[in-house]
Amino acid sequence: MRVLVGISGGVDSAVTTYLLKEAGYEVVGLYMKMHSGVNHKENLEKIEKLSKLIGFEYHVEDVEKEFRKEVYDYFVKSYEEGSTPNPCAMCNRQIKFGIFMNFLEKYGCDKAATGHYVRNDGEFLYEAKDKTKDQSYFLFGIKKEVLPKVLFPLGEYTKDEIKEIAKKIGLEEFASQKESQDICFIDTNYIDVLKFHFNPEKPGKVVDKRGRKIGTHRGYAFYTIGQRKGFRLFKSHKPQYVIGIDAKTNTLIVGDKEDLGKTNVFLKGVNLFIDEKVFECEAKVRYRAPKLPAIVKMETKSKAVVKFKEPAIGVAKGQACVFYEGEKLLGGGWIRGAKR
Ligand SMILES: Nc1ncnc2c1ncn2[C@@H]1O[C@H](COP(=O)(O)OP(=O)(O)OP(=O)(O)O)[C@@H](O)[C@H]1O
Repeated sequence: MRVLVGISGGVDSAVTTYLLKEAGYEVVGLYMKMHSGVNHKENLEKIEKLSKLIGFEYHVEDVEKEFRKEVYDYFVKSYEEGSTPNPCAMCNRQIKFGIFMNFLEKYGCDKAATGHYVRNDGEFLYEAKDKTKDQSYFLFGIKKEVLPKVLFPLGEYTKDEIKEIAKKIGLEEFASQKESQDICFIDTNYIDVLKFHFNPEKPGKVVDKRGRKIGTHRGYAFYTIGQRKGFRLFKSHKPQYVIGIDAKTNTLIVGDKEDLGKTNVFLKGVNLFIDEKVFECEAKVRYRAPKLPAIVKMETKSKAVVKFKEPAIGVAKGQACVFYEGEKLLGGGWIRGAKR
């Protein structure tokens, strides 16, 4: 069986090609040029060596236009609107398991594979064995139809095991490289990216829940919900947290820790791997947030309300709220609002 493996020049996709080859698949590599924030020449030199060592053909596809529209522009627009985007989740839906799937036919492949840390039984995704590397949260939005066609060989390994394998098979260069960054198109920090599009350094006012001006900030795009630092208060207060961002008036709303807790979270763009319209689950509102018991009610085909049994902290517009049943991923959606 021919499998199209997304290769990046990193250790995870390199070992993915090896594991699939060992398992008897005919491997075809595909490197997508997504943006100019990485050194394509360097990556392709590594992929060339890898392909010789493992023994597979590979291809290169330019998807810059699509990546710019679906991921990069979305990222900038989200900050402009005062929300906190999740470009990796968007990229997985639109690019890595969106456009990528169109290339299966072009290269005569039956399956796709990537080096994501997640498990897949063809019907559902499950958290990876290595909980510190698990990427299921970022995959909530991929279409249910693609699951039977996708392989994630790394889901059953820890990152350390993958590095060991890389060393053992002569991929030391891959095993020892530094971990890739959180957001692949950001070299320094996201503010530098935003500066190409608007001026994020626009001081504004910090107000309390009642709208009283109690301090100043550097520009709303520097902040996310739950943030405690980086703004100035006129008087000393008990710790104050960002509880709201108003992009239109360039205002930060701050409050006490208790004000951060939300029991009703409103979602759009909901993607489900199950058919139920109302269901119990555990949901998390950020990648590193705890999973909390909740009831999800679908309101329309793509909108839902999530009712948490205890308040969820750090609910930010633009982030993903992702549903689980144990290790099983049930789906998720984009946060569009929340209330206590
Ligand atoms: N430019 C690309 N072209 C094709 N597939 C890619 C590309 N970048 C990433 N992928 C695929 O998506 C997977 C997850 O990417 P991510 O950036 O989250 O992971 P990573 O842990 O840095 O992986 P790697 O070590 O392979 O770079 C990669 O393992 C690879 O299979």
